Amino acid sequence: MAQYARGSAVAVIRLRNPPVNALSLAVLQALEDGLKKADADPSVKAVMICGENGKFSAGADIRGFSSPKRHGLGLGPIVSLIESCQKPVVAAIEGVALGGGLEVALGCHYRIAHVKARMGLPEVTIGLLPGAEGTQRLPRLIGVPAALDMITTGKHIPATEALKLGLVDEIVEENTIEAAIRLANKVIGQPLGPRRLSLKPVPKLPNMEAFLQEAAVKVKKQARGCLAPELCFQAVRAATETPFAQGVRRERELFQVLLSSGQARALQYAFFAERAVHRWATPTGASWSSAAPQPVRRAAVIGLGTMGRGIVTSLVKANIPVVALEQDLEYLNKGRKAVMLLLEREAVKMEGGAQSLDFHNPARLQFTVDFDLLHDVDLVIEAVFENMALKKEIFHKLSKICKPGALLCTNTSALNIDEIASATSRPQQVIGTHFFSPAHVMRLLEIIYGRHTSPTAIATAMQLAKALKKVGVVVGNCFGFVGNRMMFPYVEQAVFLLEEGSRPEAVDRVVEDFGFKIGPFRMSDLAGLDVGWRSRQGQGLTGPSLPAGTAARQRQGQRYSPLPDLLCEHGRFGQKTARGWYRYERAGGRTATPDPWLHSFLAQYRDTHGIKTRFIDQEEILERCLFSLINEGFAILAEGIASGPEHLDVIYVNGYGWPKHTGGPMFYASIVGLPRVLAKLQKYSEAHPDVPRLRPNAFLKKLVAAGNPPLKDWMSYVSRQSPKL
Ligand SMILES: CCCCCCCCCCCCC/C=C/C(=O)SCCNC(=O)CCNC(=O)[C@H](O)C(C)(C)COP(=O)(O)OP(=O)(O)OC[C@H]1O[C@@H](n2cnc3c(N)ncnc32)[C@H](O)[C@@H]1OP(=O)(O)O
Repeated sequence: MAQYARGSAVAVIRLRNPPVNALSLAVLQALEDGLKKADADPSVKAVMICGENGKFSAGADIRGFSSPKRHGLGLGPIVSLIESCQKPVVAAIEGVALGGGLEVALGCHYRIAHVKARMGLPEVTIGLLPGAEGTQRLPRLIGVPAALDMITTGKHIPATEALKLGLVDEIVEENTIEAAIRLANKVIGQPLGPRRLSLKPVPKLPNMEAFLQEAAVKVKKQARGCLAPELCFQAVRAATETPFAQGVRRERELFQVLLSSGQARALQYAFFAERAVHRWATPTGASWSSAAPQPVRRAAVIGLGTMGRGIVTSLVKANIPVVALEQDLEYLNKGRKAVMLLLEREAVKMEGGAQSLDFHNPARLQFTVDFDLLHDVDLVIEAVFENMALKKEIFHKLSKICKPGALLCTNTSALNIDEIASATSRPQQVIGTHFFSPAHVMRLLEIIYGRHTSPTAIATAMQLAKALKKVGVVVGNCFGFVGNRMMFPYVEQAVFLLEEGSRPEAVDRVVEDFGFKIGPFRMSDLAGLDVGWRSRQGQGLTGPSLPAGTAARQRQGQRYSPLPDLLCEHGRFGQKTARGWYRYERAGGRTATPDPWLHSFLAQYRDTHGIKTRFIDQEEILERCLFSLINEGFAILAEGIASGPEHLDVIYVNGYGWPKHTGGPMFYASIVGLPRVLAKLQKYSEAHPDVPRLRPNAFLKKLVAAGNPPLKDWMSYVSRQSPKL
């Protein structure tokens, strides 16, 4: 709701809908009533709009967009009503003014913000556009380039930047409400025409058309198939070409297109999924509601390779003092140099620069080769390479050196947490924290609990994720956990498709057209083919330990492709060797070019193994790659490794470049329809009976038999007697 109060000459309308004062129909109604009351009351000379509990408003109630009870676009006319008010209206912005919240403020004649407030039009991130006339008012206020940037990216900007852009008239460090009332009193009687944004022209640019054309190309490129940024752009373009009222009509048309699009539904699902995974639970009954985190005042990172460097950077950025440890001085110095470089780059991006990060201060960041310095840290993150024996040796040491309550985390992408914990005398404090590369950039943190991991340890790791501004997802312990386990069948299918007749660039193109940031082969070249090769050697799938006489394309009665191993045997490790599934301009180069050598190598390979090359269409490429991944997702849910499909989706969107506008693999499956996913898997499985990962999972079959229930009900069909944990 919105509360109306009148003190002296200024009426106060307070938006009230905890926790973020989202604009529900009730809030809008009360806002409209308040405005009309203030307008009609001759003793009221000005109006001030603010939000309850130090937050202006986070915008329209996102849950309302999918509500069947929603009636039309309620907000635009109310913003107009504010603007046309005959008495000055001042917005007092505290906390956040986002989306519809900022549009309300744009309707006001004056805006005053607290120095710590943040503003933005993030509708694009939930598949929409600022549909309450924001695409028409903002360019008039701050100019087209800045408005376009805010509207097409959805970024939140701090009050200081808002002041520079002219988005707010004033910022204050003290009481914003009092300052706004003072301002309201001061401007009583002043002409309002110049303050009405709808009456202002859009500021001209000398090269508007060229600017817009260039911006259109950039927006399209960044959108990667997502509709909202492009339609946001079109709405802003309308502001530059047509009068206000016509622009508003165009904005409404475009808003309706987006509102009824599947992408908006998917992105709004993704928004709530990200919040749902905060409320973690394990099959043993531990959960976020009963477990309290331990404070992390000081942390240590072991290993300063690619992952360790990123993790140290993340911790320093989160203001957590770090001890960074390497095995010897040579590695330490190399690691220190790399970390300092990363931190310097990060500092440039931050407002306070290097000073705000304070990483030259040894009390905040210390480099050492001395394990004993770890005796008083609250948390250790081991980030050495994936070798069980080495990890166990380190954890054994940690268990002896670290103080009793310290949390012992392992950054592993696949290894068994219980086995690592078995090397310690405190398995309840051992937990997996799987960071994604580059660790200071990627938002995902997969948090893996073992058989003995305590609820406190899970809560502490989740708290750490939050401090690092990452999204933590709690999952159970199995080979590859959730993310990589679902990735195995996807990559496997991609390679099988090459064996059967496709090419890396064809597979990548299909997957990238779907919206992935990078296809499986470009990804493999980027990560390095040798990583998987070492792992397969360790598993005895290839290399000297492979028993003589093993069929080239079979392992344990199942289909196996030796193609990636053969590439490694030719020294083709990907970008680092300038050759992999593609060729590159130089070692470390990033421009992938299709490689004729590889094409003839594939042809020769097929000849050698008697494989008849066939044309594989885009549909088959996409379905085999994605549906096999989704199939594994159902196995994970059935085994209780993750507590809901939202967890899998958040992992894939934030860690694996799955296009957010499709919601994530499980949401996508729900939209495609489980019966269709099942039928396709059945078809491909019959064609490839030696590929177990194409065999439809029993849980998927069960859901289809149960009538394809909505995603939110899936977990009620999991049989509780069979969790692995
Ligand atoms: C029947 C109802 C109909 C209603 C519709 C009528 C109005 C129609 C108007 C037409 C619209 C015109 C165009 C306008 C569109 C919009 O405004 S779209 C919304 C744009 N705003 C956003 O995208 C902001 C989203 N929120 C955030 O970014 C963050 O939540 C935050 C505000 C920055 C706070 O972050 P943090 O402190 O980290 O807390 P969170 O955990 O994220 O959030 C706390 C809880 O609040 C819930 N929540 C947040 N924002 C909204 C929202 N806009 N609507 C509904 N709920 C919201 C969030 O889900 C959390 O709750 P739980 O999920 O229960 O934990």
